[in-house]
Amino acid sequence: RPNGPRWRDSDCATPPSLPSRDAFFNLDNVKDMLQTLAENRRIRSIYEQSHKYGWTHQWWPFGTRLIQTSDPKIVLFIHAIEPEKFGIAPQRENATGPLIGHGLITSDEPIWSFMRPLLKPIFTRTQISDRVAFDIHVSRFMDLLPVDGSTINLRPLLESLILYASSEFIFGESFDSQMPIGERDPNKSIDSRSFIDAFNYGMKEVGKRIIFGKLSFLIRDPLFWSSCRFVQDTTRAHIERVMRQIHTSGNQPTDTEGSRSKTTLLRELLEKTQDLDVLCSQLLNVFFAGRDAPAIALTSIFFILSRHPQVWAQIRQEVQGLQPENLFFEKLKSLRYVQHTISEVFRLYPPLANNSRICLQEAILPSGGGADGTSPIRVFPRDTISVSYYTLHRRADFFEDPEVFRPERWQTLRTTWEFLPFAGGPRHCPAQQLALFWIGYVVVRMALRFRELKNMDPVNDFVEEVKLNLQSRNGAIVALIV
Ligand code: HEM
Repeated sequence: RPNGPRWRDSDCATPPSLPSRDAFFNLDNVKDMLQTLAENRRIRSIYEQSHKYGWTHQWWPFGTRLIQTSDPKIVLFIHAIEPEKFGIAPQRENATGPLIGHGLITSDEPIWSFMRPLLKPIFTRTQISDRVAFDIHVSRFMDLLPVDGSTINLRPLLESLILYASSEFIFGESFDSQMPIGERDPNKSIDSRSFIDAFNYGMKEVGKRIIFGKLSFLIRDPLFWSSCRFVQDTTRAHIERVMRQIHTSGNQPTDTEGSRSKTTLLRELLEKTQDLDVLCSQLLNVFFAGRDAPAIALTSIFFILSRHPQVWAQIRQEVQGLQPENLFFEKLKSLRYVQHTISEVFRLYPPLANNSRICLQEAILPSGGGADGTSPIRVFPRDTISVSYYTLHRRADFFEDPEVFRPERWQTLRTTWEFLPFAGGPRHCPAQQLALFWIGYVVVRMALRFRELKNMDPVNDFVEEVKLNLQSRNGAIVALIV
């Protein structure tokens, strides 16, 4: 872990503040924030404010300090130099805990240190990936695509694809409830439609609770609590059923297709712990983190590629002659133009566009203070440090012509803390390689099949939609030409 410099008190300065007519609660700025959210330009407005008031600036929503930054020195500091002083629990544990329990996504020490080592090695093994399991879902997805050149929005199909693949990997059962009745597995223990409805409802309410913070006890919503209970009870019942299965089958994996044994998070975790609470929270935390972002990234990729036919043509040239059965992790990694294209979309549209940490112990951020933004800043418990990866990825001092989509820039570009779609430091995304495998696989399968990917969306610009992630509000409306 890199060491930070030692600062004296007299070196510190405060960052520029957003102007406000309400010195204590900044209610005018809170109103602006809600308005930009409603108008689908919240992420862009942070970018604009950062250009106007500084890469690091502060404001006081409801009287609590929020430091907004896109300074890589600060990002490095809170993610990797003194990460133990900057947590997530105060913001997420109460809001998210009822739905998914306490785990990686909701908690800090000691829960995080206990949970992370259980999980990370599973993702490392899985990244060499279960190509066959994923290919079943991708093939079904491809079968649903029209080949007569008619218009289709890829977003809902990509969401289903990733939902099925991630649920299968996490729970050992795919939530393919939209499959024709005859094709469904009657032995499944999860009623996936009801589970997803309850989970989606819970997630929507979690967003509200994060915004309300300590005041969320004011939200009276019995449906939230019954949805959380349903999600928890269903997950527990499923884990118990798999435990019984393993017990009766003498520890032999039973989730096999033919002779192939599937890697699933639940079965891997069961080799490490039998604690029902821990297992339930782990599964739900990972599901919460993983079931949306790859579909959002894929939608942005096809959104952009349908507007850049020359890039699509070059991808097709690179993948020419490849067979799906040879698309293993290493093969995908070796496709340089495909990888550069994916990086370029992640640069412009990182699914996690904004990420925050709450200061847990007094600390000194290495820069961002004073009018020129170079002095250190003293921060105190309860201050929020909010990082805009979106703005950071579009800084002209790090990326030439930052607003331009140009995969070729990655031929020579080397980045460290200026490019962080999967965050950095000990809490970086443990599933990064798995997600990149899924994304690369879908892009290559599509490029092998479709000669043209035409934009059919009358709105040419990317319209942002922010729930927990940044996504294309209009999805990716295209026509596919074989
Ligand atoms: C394009 C896809 C993805 C992107 C861009 C992404 C991005 C991220 C980012 C930025 C973080 C750090 C969050 C923070 O600092 O608070 C994170 C954490 C995490 N991600 Fe991902 N992720 C993706 C896919 C996935 C998938 C598919 C899974 C699981 C199947 C997953 C599981 C997790 C978990 C468990 C964490 C919490 C790690 C911790 O706090 O120790 N992610 N992800």
